[in-house]
Amino acid sequence: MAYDYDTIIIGGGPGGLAAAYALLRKQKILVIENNLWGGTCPNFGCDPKKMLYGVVESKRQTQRYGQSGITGKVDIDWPALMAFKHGYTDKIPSGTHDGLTSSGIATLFGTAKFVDAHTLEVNDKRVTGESIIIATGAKPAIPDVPGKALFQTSTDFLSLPELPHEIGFVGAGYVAIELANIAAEAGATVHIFQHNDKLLRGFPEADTAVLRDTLAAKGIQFHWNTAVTGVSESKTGVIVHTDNKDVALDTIFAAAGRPANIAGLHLEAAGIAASAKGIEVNDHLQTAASNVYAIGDVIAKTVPKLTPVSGFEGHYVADLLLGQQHAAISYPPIPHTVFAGPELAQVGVTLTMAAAHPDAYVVRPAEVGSWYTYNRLQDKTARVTVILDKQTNQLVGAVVLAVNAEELINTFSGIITRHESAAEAESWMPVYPSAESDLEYFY
Ligand SMILES: Cc1cc2nc3c(=O)[nH]c(=O)nc-3n(C[C@H](O)[C@H](O)[C@H](O)COP(=O)(O)OP(=O)(O)OC[C@H]3O[C@@H](n4cnc5c(N)ncnc54)[C@H](O)[C@@H]3O)c2cc1C
Ligand SMILES: NC(=O)c1ccc[n+]([C@@H]2O[C@H](COP(=O)([O-])OP(=O)(O)OC[C@H]3O[C@@H](n4cnc5c(N)ncnc54)[C@H](O)[C@@H]3O)[C@@H](O)[C@H]2O)c1
Repeated sequence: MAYDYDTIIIGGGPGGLAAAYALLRKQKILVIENNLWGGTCPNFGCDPKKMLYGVVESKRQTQRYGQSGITGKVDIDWPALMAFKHGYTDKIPSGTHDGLTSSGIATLFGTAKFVDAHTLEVNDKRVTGESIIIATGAKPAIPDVPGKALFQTSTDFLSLPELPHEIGFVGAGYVAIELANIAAEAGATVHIFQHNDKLLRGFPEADTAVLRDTLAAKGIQFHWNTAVTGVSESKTGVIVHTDNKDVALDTIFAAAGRPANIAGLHLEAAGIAASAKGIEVNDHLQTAASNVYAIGDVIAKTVPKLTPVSGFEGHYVADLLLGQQHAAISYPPIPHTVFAGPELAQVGVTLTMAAAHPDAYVVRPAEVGSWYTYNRLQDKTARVTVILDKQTNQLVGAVVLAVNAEELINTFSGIITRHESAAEAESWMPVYPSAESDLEYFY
């Protein structure tokens, strides 16, 4: 049977676009998007977040240099900060769309839903594809409590025209911590409501404890072991009701996770299985319908849901469809960083894994605030922990809590990915002074 397209991709975010461009030269492709071309990361995720973060971190750095040559007070002008952000984000959807069409990739704006495993309906029109890739991402979870319509989300935060005086976040994960830090540095009073006492689950407690103190010193008020039971309107904003108190705020943001974006896809029409965690796929990212694949934040997976992971999966499925790949997906070590002021980054074997296998790993924590690299930045709480293979002395994992941690974790990630011995890892000449020029001291 002849199909309209070789491959149809649902979702024009980092995952879908990586697959589309990788398939482009050999296939007839259609990408369907129902919101902003480019998806979450460049429109209301990583990129705008890091633009705001860069500016507030510059303010923070001037404070670190308060006794070291900088005088005067630096303030954040929120509307100007937003204008800076819009200068980047406003061009993303049209630029992304132009890139697709000028490359010869067909596009359709609308919500796709399955009619069968080869047929989608978009705007009452049917299109068919030999293969279909679902790359519809995730969306913020809204706690199911009375008044839930009053919750705003990270998307709203990243476009706030004015910064409210007093705000709250439900959750203490990536989104809550990153946005709370930006808001606090920009002058808001910030509350975090967390149903247990875990800050950034999955990161080592030795580091999150330091971060907790740093964020509290910025004025962030943590309400631990506090479940939000409802939200109601007040004259000036909202009242957040919890199981132990009521707190009056200007506004409250839901940052309690990002479930897969599958509502409305009519997956059942194609026999595709999904759970609350996302679309179920096998080790070739193939769904229960053999011609339909799923990639990125929409799939149920244990690896982190991050932009580079979505892109990696997009390339992998494209290679499968082009017959250039047959093996099960195998991920390289995945570094991840919370831009929390300072950054907390991690890659490879975790401290939990190392603690469970003391025969296999050596853990070397270092308080590096007094080292030249961090002393120069007055980053007094900087910490670097490396995990080495006991037999080979190879680096297998690392945790960095420091200004610019994302750069050092990238270097560690490269060493781990290339399975470099200590000698190989030190066999190049980094710029001095730089964070990489400390490498030899971590072995
Ligand atoms: C505030 C925030 C900060 C983040 N910061 C980082 C970071 O610093 N680093 C990092 O690596 N990751 C970060 N992430 C995560 C990152 O944004 C995602 O992992 C990444 O965007 C996932 O890519 P994706 O292509 O799988 O999905 P998305 O980028 O979500 O793209 C999916 C697209 O599908 C579209 N779509 C959905 N349903 C349909 C449908 N039925 N029909 C048509 N189109 C549909 C959506 O509109 C969307 O454009 C952040 C996320 C948030 C929210
Ligand atoms: N820097 C980055 O790489 C970055 C930044 C932002 C987001 N992300 C991605 O987006 C994902 C989602 O981020 P997130 O912060 O929304 O999720 P998360 O899973 O990191 O954190 C969710 C938080 O909400 C809490 N929570 C869960 N259910 C709750 C409930 N019913 N009521 C109250 N609290 C509840 C959890 O305990 C946790 O603290 C991340 O896991 C990550 O993959 C990455």
